Amino acid sequence: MEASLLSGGFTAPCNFPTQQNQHSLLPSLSFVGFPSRSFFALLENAAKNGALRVKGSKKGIQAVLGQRQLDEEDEEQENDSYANALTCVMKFGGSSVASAERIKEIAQLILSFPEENPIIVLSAMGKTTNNLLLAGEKAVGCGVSNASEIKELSFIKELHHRTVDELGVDRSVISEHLEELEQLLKGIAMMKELTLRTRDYLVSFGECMSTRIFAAYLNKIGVKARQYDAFDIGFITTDDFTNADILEATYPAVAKRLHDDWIADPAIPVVTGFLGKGWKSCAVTTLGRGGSDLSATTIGKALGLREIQVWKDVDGVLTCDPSIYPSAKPVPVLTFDEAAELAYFGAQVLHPQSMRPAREGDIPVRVKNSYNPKAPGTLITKTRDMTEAVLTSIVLKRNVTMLDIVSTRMLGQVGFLAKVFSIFEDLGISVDVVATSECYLLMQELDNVEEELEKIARVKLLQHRSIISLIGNVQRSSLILEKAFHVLRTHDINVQMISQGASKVNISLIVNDSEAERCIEALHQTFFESGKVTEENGSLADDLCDVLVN
Ligand SMILES: Nc1ncnc2c1ncn2[C@@H]1O[C@H](COP(=O)(O)OP(=O)(O)O)[C@@H](O)[C@H]1O
Ligand SMILES: N[C@@H](CC(=O)OP(=O)(O)O)C(=O)O
Repeated sequence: MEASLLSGGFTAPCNFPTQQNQHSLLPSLSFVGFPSRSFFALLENAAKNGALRVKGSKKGIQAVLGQRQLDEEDEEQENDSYANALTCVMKFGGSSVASAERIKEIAQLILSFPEENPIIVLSAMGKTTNNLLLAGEKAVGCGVSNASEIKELSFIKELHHRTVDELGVDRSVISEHLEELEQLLKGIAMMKELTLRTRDYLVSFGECMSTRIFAAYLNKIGVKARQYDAFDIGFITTDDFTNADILEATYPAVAKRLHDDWIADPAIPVVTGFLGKGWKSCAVTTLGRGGSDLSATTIGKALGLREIQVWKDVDGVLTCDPSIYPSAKPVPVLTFDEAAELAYFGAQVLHPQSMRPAREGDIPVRVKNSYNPKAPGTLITKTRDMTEAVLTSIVLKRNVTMLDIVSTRMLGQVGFLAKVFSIFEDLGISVDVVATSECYLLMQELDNVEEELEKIARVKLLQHRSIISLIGNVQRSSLILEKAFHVLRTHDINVQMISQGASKVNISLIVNDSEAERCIEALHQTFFESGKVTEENGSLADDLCDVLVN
């Protein structure tokens, strides 16, 4: 069909397709000016039979196709992009990518969710981060000529070479990084110092290599993947090396980069966990040990994804650290607050800051076991059915020091606690738990604090104490405390301090280190093994406690 198109203010002849001739369509047509009614009809027909895509400003297109057709098209496009959008984050920790065999399993695991378009976040392989840190420390004192011989460097080289070989991936994907790593260790040996900034750069090699290997392997097996270094795609952090915090600017930057690349050329993004870029220094930063969980939740919030999956080597968040109490069981549901609190009080399973982006974006986090994908895992959301379980987990933090501060002279006087806390601040001491009336403080580092505090109060240092945190619905504190004290009294365990966190999900008890494990065992049996303690069945649990006692 021959037609005239008013384009750019002049009339140009062009071929409009008929249904039989759709593929001879000009790829796009633009128009300005005021074509005739019959010209509109012609365009409308071509668009209707699907042969013509009309591009232009909304107003311009409306002029041609009318509002109804435009709405239909918008809706179709929206549906299209929804169906093809990135859907979730899947974060795999060091144990999940510790060897070629594990990497193959993880690739299959990802492929077993064909309905997902995931963003993959990876930690360094196995114990690589620890080995990098040890290598850095040894380099400080070993002399330049010995730096290449550091045992941990050899472990790292051997592990990564073996892995790429077994996966059938070209060694070139990591060779530059391994060479640079060796140079860096020589540099540290030459300078005889390892600053926090250099330490972060050093450990970044772990995630940079694991993600390159994984992306190369996915591509090799025919799954299109693209590797990203977090510090290159907008993970902007504070300049607190070794413990940097994500800044707000990260969210739009990361979302734009991952989304735009996906739209332009869909490929599974494989992103380094744990790493960022300091906003002032522009140097590589790390988010604190276990920080890949935070990288994952940051991406989840940035892109407003449906779910954040954190794949571990356990069946989810457990009622207790399994290395302390092997009969710990998976917790089916947790709130963001409960998960944050248990991480803060020492449960290694999640990074303490990682719940923040998930909570802000209200994106559910699912903790799963990459060794046992069928296990339901733990779902962490904003709220849970609080009648289901009063307690969700018990956390132990060992070897803390308790400070017993007594000042009759100053007690009740305005500013006394402020003075105490300013001493802690000056000395860089972090306080875990506080109970006042008299004033007890627990902390990790001591040094000069006793000396400073003695200027304003009588101070007693009590070392080798443990914090046992009961995480759950602390609105029901009377029920929890009644059970806890009952069982502890019957086991002859003396609680030295008790504190309820402001978060309303945590009650902390302080006991001697030597009694902590016995205490955990007794509490675990009461709350998780003698029939579930719920709001409704408090009295049933009472009876069971008595059975335990007698
Ligand atoms: N309450 C808990 N629930 C589950 N795991 C816990 C808990 N407390 C401590 N852990 C430890 O956390 C480990 C999993 O976390 P992590 O080592 O960071 O996994 P990954 O490196 O795979 O991300 C478990 O192997 C377990 O030993
Ligand atoms: N590799 C870093 C970051 C991390 O998150 O590791 P993992 O997910 O294995 O705990 C570390 O060991 O701290």
